Amino acid sequence: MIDDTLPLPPLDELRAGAAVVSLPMRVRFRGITTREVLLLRGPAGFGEFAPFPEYADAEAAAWLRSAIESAWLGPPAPVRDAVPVNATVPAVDAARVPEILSRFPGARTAKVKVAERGQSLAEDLARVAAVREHVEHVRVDANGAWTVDRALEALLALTSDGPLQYAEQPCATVPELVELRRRLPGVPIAADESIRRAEDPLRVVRAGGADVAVVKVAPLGGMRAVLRLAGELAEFGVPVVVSSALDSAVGVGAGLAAAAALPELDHACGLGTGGLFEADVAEPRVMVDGAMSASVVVPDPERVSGLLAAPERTQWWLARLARCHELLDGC
Ligand SMILES: O=C(O)CCC(=O)C1=CC=C[C@@H](O)[C@@H]1C(=O)O
Ligand SMILES: [Mg+2]
Repeated sequence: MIDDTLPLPPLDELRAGAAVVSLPMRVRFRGITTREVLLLRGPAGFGEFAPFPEYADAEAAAWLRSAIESAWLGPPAPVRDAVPVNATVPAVDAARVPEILSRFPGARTAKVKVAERGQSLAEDLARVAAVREHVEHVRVDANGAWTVDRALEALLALTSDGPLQYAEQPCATVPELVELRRRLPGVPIAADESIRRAEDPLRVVRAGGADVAVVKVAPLGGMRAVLRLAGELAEFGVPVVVSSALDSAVGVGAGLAAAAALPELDHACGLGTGGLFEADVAEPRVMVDGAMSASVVVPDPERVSGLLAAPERTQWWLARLARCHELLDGC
């Protein structure tokens, strides 16, 4: 049993509707250039099981719970049809910024990756300045790479020519986020890894380390888990931003469905990552006036067969599926 509403389907049923695809990326993001995804087919549609390869099974099991929810239960009831989406700008050279932003028509918010290994603060400043020329609201995401002192220095420099909507996971740990928030009151802090990779996703908020919560459907165990968490965060006055985990069109669909079902949605969501792929399992979603429709997406069988992963990778994913299924079975 996964929860009260969703029984755990037998492994054979999961395997019967499974396909592993390998999506080529246009730019390196999160250190990878190919994204592997196991698609599941169930009575309610499709689900996506795609924990990053380095994640251990205990963490990956939440992603399976989410995939099963999508394919066996389907989305929660929406309260809006379209979801505002931010542009996502990888750690590219500033000269490539206009080309990247052109893939997000009408986006009024952009999230810019900073603190990439091997790059300098000058490169971050140039990239953020290039983004500011085109987009009204700018956020940065350091993926926990800065110490508190380094974050202070970088964020002061990055806000010298305009405000930041927030800095996402500037430092790795909760105590560092708390200290930074105290020492730099002018820049709101968003927690990402401190929520999606934490035993207790509310800890960072209780400790006073976050103004905004980035929530991702798959790592948090599904759309309904995100809605429950958003309700708890609202009690602390902390708004959420639903973001992709570098999902295929199927996973992005689950993110959009969760965002469409949230009672309150004040911020643009990080669900425009489909444009980072050269090819996806469904026709790319169109972004109109900075928003995406939360309608259901069905993978296109021709695209899927053209993107199938190598047999040894498929075996690797099926073995991981079996191990995670066993973990959920023991819950
Ligand atoms: O939030 C966005 O704009 C897009 C999603 C995104 O940035 C991420 C997706 C998956 C893995 C991460 O490294 C990254 C993030 O840290 O938020
Ligand atoms: Mg992040």
